[in-house]
Order: sequence, then structure tokens, then C-alpha cells
Amino acid sequence: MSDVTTRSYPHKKRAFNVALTLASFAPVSTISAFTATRRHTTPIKPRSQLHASTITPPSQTAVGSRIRINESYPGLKRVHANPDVFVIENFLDDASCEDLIGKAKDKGTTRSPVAYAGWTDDVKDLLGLAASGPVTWLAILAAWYEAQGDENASVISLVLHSIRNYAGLFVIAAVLVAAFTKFRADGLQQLRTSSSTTLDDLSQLGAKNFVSCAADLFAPSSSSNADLPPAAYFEAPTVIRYERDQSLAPHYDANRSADVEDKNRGGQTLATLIVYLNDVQTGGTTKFGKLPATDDIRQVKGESNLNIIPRKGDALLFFPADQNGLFDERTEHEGCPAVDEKWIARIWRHAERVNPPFGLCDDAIRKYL
Ligand SMILES: O=C(O)CCC(=O)C(=O)O
Ligand SMILES: [Fe+2]
Repeated sequence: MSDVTTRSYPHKKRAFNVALTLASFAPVSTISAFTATRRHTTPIKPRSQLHASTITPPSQTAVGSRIRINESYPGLKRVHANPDVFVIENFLDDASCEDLIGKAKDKGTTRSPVAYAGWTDDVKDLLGLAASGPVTWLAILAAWYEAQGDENASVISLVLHSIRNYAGLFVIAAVLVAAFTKFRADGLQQLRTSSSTTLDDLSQLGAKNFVSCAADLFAPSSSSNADLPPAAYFEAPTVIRYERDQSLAPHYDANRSADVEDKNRGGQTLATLIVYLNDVQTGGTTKFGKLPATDDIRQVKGESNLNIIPRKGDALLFFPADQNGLFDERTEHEGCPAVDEKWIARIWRHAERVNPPFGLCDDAIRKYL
């Protein structure tokens, strides 16, 4: 069932598929699940994508190959193999990093959204459960109770009363399910405390350079569809600011299954590209709780998990799902609590074209890239 992304958070389970992906989250997102506004989640894919979990993670099915990238991209360094995680040294120059921060400040950042991806499935499941079980039995029971003491009660009137009761109880169940879903979404929002904004104006230096470098990096994976430029698969860059103590809880950027919500934004998230926009001395590392430490200089020392220290201009690249969209459990990651202020910019590369308002518009891609 659902994932809450920034996109999906791990404590999730199918029985109540109430779970965070973004999600990321996603991602997920102005709880994008409840609004039609642009999501600059994670989500918390959400997608998605920090759930209370009684949940046993599903057994890992064989994850296939990731999408192809330009393996000779300058500065590309693998810090984990299978699943592949790369850092890319000096991916963006200082001027681009500063421009991204400046434009995000000018536009203003708002609380980062967490997408409760899969909420439609949850609502369907919960309503189905209520309708087939308690609502039916309560309706019949209430009709039977009403018939007590009425000598003229017939089977037909019992059936009619049951139907009437069923309709009333179903409406009550629907209201309760809606309230529960809203409560759940509000809870997930606590998992991501940063603020963010999307920058889709490719006439701006930072956004243009970020998208154009990302397009070079992902060029080989779009060569199968020559009509679509690599940037057509991107969500518009999201700039995220973490102030002291702000964080993003462990989550997945892909969704286990949130097909309805994912449709408008290019389907599954196949790659996450994060650029650190400032140097961070303390806190704010990006940690992969299921992967071992690396010997790279950006690794937090004395830590047993892969945990990357933000360095201005460096990028981090990983693949939340394989090239066929199969969710990769091993890529769970988190933005550890900030001590120094931390700024990042993120692009999610989806499985299919991402149309505006989530993606970039074709004219701008043609004109600026
Ligand atoms: O802040 C970080 O280091 C990670 C951000 C992230 O995972 C996301 O935006 O989905
Ligand atoms: Fe993420």
C-alpha cells in the first residue's frame, strides 16, 4: 500500500499501509496528497515514504540494474557499490551554489512538504475494510434491534432497514477514515522539519547550471528515447534549507507503490542527485543507515554507516529504484540534524517525463540547455 515519501518512510506496512517515502520526501510535500499544488517534497515519496511500525520489511526482491549514467563524468567517485552511491567532486561552482541559495532566499522557503504517497490506496483499503466488515454487521444488527417488539416486522422491512443503516454507517466510516488520513499526514510532516522551494527558472545561473550538469550526467539513460531530452525526466530543482536542529528522518525517495500519486510526476524516482550548496562543519550529514562506511574523506569518522559530510559544490548521487522502477530498500537515508546551517539542491530523476508544474517546461529546456 502506500508509502509516505519524501517519499517513503520505512515503518510502514501493508495492512495499514500507513507509513514516509518523498518523497522525501519525499518525495513526499505540502502534503501533496491533499493538495494539487506543486510538491517539492521528499517523498517524504512520500511519496514517501517514519511510520510507527510494527512492520516487518518485505523481503528484498532482486533489485536489477540502475539507470545508466555518464560513468566518466568529471569528479565521479563511487563510495558504495551495489547499491551504487557516488559523490561527484566540484559538481557545481561556487557562483552557482551561491545563486541557488540567493534565489531561494529571494523567493522564500516554506516548510518542506512530505508526500503521503499511497493515501488513495489507504483510503480505499480502510473503506473497503469498514464496508465489508463492521459497517455491514452493525447495519444488520441495528435493523434487527429495531425490529424487536414490532410484530409487523417482515424480512423485507428488515432488509430495507439494514440498507438504510448501511448507508448512514458508511458515511460515518468515510468521515472517520478522512480524519484518520489527515491525522496521519500531519504526523508525517513532523518527520521533515526543513524549509524549501522549487526553482524552475532556467534563465537563472544556479538553476540552469544545476539542471544542465544533471542532464549531462544522466544523458545515457535517456538515449533510448531520443525525442526526450534528459531534463524532461527531472522534477524541477528543489532548494532545501536546514537551520539548527532541523532534519529529515530516515526515508526512501522511491515509492513501494503509489502509482496514483506518482502519475503526475513521472512515476517512480529512479535517481536522486543532491548538491551541497555550503560547507558544513558540524551536523547535517547525509546518512545511509543500511550501508557501511566508506574510506572517502567526506565520510564521518568513527561512524559505521555511510555518512557523508556536506562540502560546498559536491554532489551525492544514488538510485532509490532500479531501472524498471523496483523499489530498493537498501537506499534508506536521512538528513541528520543540522548544527550549522545547511543548504542543498536536489533533482529527482523519474522513470518518465515529468510535466509542469512538477517538471520543467519544454520551451525552457530547449532555450537554456
Ligand atoms: O538533507 C539531506 O542530506 C538529504 C535530503 C534528502 O534525502 C531528500 O531531500 O530527499
Ligand atoms: Fe531523500
